[in-house]
Amino acid sequence: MSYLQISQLTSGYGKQVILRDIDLSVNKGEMLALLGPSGCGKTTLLNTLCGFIPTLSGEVSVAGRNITLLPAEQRNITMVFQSYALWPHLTVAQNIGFGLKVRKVSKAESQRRIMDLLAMVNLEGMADKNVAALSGGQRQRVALARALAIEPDVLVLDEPLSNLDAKVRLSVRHEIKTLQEKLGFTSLIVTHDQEEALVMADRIAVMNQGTIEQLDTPENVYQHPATAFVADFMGADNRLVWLSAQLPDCIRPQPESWESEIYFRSTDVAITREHTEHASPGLRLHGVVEQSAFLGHNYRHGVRVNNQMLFADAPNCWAQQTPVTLHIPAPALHIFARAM
Ligand SMILES: Nc1ncnc2c1ncn2[C@@H]1O[C@H](COP(=O)(O)OP(=O)(O)OP(=O)(O)O)[C@@H](O)[C@H]1O
Repeated sequence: MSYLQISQLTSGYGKQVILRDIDLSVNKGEMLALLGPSGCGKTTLLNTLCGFIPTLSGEVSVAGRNITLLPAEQRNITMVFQSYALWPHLTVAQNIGFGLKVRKVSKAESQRRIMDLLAMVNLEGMADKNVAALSGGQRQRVALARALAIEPDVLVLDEPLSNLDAKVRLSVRHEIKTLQEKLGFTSLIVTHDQEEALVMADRIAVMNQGTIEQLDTPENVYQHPATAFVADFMGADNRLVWLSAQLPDCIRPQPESWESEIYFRSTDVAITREHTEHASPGLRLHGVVEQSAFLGHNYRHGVRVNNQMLFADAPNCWAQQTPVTLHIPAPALHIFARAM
């Protein structure tokens, strides 16, 4: 059995059901990311896990202890919030030690833990600073140290990086991941950001409308999306709907359906001169370049194929109105039988 086990969980607000029959297991020391569009229920899942909103049905257990009906303060699950939620009138050390004081941990032990954590989150020498005088990145480090101080069974991070600017975000995300690997804490992190989830998580749960569409490693979620929704959400920015019978044998889905939805990324498309042959199996499409935009590391082209605009990246800029052949290798095609 996994360390954190969520079974058949249903929850919501009043009579409004948001999460339906969620099954999720997290191993000890694992970081699992909940990824999904706004409103899919990520925060609701964290709030249910923490005991902030009641479970309507199902079970939650940590290390074999059934915590489904326990109040928040008896669960030993701590949340790090997007907005830091620090005590503005307290110093860095007082904020980090707050939970220890509540739990009546001795002064000496508290002091030792606070000093250790300050070093771990790179805030040495800042113990006596007022948190109001800190930058956003430093405040989030204090919030992380405060959460870890009480040695929670599960650490829950709700969009911890989204208030930080792009550069600080990269360094804090790296620090959280390094700390997680070093200390081996079990955690769930909520994010909108696909790249953040891929970089930080050991596994990713992609959520859609209160359910989990796929729970898998970052590589599998990215390279082998289980559903059209996951393919689309993970950045497969081209979509075609074809009669399955028109697909080359090598990529026709099994069992065969009447129509197929085909997803692929613009970064996986090769643009070549018109009617170029390609040895590798895949999909070959003929079209005309209509747009191009410089992205910095390459150019993104809009290519009209049978009245549909597809996107294709290339290191060089193809002139508008150039007839081209697009080749998408078979492994880059994500093909799903289309529901009728
Ligand atoms: N306190 C509440 N009372 C009633 N409904 C709520 C409440 N909080 C959230 N909801 C609804 O629950 C659904 C899921 O919201 P939730 O905040 O869990 O989504 P999310 O995936 O975390 O979204 P975001 O990424 O925007 O934070 C939404 O339809 C939302 O309107």
